[in-house]
Amino acid sequence: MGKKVVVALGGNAILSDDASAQAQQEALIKTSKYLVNLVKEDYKLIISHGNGPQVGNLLLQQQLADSEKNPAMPLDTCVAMTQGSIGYWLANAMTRELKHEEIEKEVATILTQVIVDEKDEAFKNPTKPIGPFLTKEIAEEQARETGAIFKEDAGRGYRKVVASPKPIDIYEAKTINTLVDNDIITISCGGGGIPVVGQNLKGIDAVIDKDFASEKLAHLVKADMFIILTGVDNVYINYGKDNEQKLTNVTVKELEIYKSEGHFAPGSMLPKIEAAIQFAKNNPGKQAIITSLESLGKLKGHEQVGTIITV
Ligand SMILES: Nc1ncnc2c1ncn2[C@@H]1O[C@H](COP(=O)(O)OP(=O)(O)O)[C@@H](O)[C@H]1O
Ligand SMILES: NC(=O)OP(=O)(O)O
Repeated sequence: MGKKVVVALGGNAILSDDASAQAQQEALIKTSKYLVNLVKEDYKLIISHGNGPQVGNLLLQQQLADSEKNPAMPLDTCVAMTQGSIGYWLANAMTRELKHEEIEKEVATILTQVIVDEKDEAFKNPTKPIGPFLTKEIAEEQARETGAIFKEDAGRGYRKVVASPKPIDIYEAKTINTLVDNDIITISCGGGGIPVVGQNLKGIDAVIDKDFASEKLAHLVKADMFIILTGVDNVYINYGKDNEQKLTNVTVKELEIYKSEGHFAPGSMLPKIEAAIQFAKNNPGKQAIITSLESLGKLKGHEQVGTIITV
């Protein structure tokens, strides 16, 4: 049986400048072509994905349409709604691509509840960017009007930020693993999972970072590899500067030194680095890889792909 791999899809694998359903479906059709290459290499795929732009846009729509007769959905439910929409688009695209390649496999999207701690410090310090990028002026105006908090996001503009607690457990992990062990491609932990607390899995307003939720899933299903897909082929030190340097094979120890030197932007690359370090530490001898969708095509046999992190 092939290697079990968790693949965390970054926002750019789903959304371009056009936030329409059609444009996102077209982006996911392109994404699926790359993912099916992994299926051809006999990897057992467990796919997760982000939802930052999508959940923020949905929340805005809900708030604009809010009325007594048609109340806005809370954030936990908006996360569930984006799990459903993105999960449907991706499952649909994967099914079509598998059929085109005459590969007989099923794809299942699982609405996933991720257990967090309601006492997590994240609820006092919102850091997770969601929704559109705004200018500083518009962000300040919206902050005055709504009381929401906006922060600058990796040099790309200002975005609304919400609480982003760490994942403690994944309620559907056993279900996901059962499906994968029965050769079904799964899509789960969408948007980091629906944040829930306590024995009764009560929903709570937050957006969990999908890289952390994906690492937790990779650990719980005993994945052989953890791949984080994003907008760059590799992680860099001195990123964006004249002396930037591509990282290829790097140890946890080296990466922790680079992290302490501030090379990884919070809210963008930093969570990926922390999730990759966590997986490598939890799974000595196994690889975490940070790379782009386009690089995946090179993942044939033992070709070097992206930045490989090992303990
Ligand atoms: N040191 C770094 N090396 C590579 N990319 C970095 C680094 N620091 C920040 N980045 C930026 O972070 C981005 C990935 O974060 P983000 O776009 O938020 O992730 P996602 O792909 O999950 O949406 C990269 O595309 C790059 O623009
Ligand atoms: N939930 C989440 O981490 O989404 P993004 O990757 O789009 O920020």
